[in-house]
Amino acid sequence: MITNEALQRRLDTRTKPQGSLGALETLAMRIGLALDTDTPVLRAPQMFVFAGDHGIATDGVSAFPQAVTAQMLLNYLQGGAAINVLARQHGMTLNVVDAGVATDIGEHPSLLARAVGRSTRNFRIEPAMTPEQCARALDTGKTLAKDALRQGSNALMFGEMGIGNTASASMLLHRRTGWTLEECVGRGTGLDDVGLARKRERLAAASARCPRKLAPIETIAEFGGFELAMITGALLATADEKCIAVIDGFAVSVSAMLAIEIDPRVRSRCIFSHCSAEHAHRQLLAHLDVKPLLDLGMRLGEGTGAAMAWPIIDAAARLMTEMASFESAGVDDRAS
Ligand SMILES: Cc1cc2ncn([C@H]3O[C@H](COP(=O)(O)O)[C@@H](O)[C@H]3O)c2cc1C
Ligand SMILES: O=C(O)c1cccnc1
Repeated sequence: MITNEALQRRLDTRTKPQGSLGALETLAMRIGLALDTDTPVLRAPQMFVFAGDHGIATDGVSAFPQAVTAQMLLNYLQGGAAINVLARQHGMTLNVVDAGVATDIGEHPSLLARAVGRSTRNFRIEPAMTPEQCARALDTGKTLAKDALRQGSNALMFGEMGIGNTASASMLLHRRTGWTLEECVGRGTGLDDVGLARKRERLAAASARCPRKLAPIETIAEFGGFELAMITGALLATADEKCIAVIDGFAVSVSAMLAIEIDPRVRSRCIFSHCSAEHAHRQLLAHLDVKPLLDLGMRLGEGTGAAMAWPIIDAAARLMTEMASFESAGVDDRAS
């Protein structure tokens, strides 16, 4: 097992003043620990975008209608969404997963059709999913991650698409942390003040429907989404593997929080790419005690923040692995 000391030694013997690569050094150490080597090489980055619909979307908790989820799924398959642009730019494979979109969009050669249901149910009225659906979603995520790793990748990246999923993520956050709905709920796709008040009120009603204390997986079944559950499952699969998992924005961070709660070993695999503009994201990142790499005011999702952080992550690994040492390059390592 590689140690922090060994990684620090490797960095400190490269041809640079100690610590001069700043946060890239901390990042390189984290990658080295996750890959269990002081010469990490990140291979075949895989971006997974999980798409699912939410029954709660019919309650007016998003600025957009539910139909947009399926429309965006088609957009991903046609290559026109923001994440397509960034995946192309950064040479990563884009895996588009139907985790449970409301309408069946039919067969497509590059669609991973893994729907657990056709939208979750409205969790203000009844549980979002059955325990069986929740277990299946977690398992499907695990299998997809394991398959990608078996095929040679060691860098998984996670994004989501699902109208209403910031409402679901906010509920999960509220119920796992005990923070107030004022703290947990934000504007998502761009709700105005009236919409934001409605979203909070609907979520308060949902929480009151099921006041008993829930275990993490029960919370996912009660208030979660198929795409969010699959991300949690995929992250759980990384705990035993030598790989990194790049976390996107608010909803993916909530899925990561749940995965870490279920299996704390997941934490060492996660790299938090950015702080989104969604209201609760900064507080959540602080709660997880992580410093995101980027803070660009993005609030799109789809894995776009993770994709933007990728060149920085890859750079950190390459610097650690490919830089010469003072000794091999014949550079004097003493400061005068
Ligand atoms: C055109 C469009 C593209 C998107 N891509 C990601 N999201 C983002 O917005 C949704 C979450 O916000 P809310 O909870 O307010 O619905 C998710 O689908 C998320 O990925 C999008 C939203 C829209 C409208
Ligand atoms: O933080 C995110 O990823 C986010 C925020 C708002 C809407 N969709 C995604």
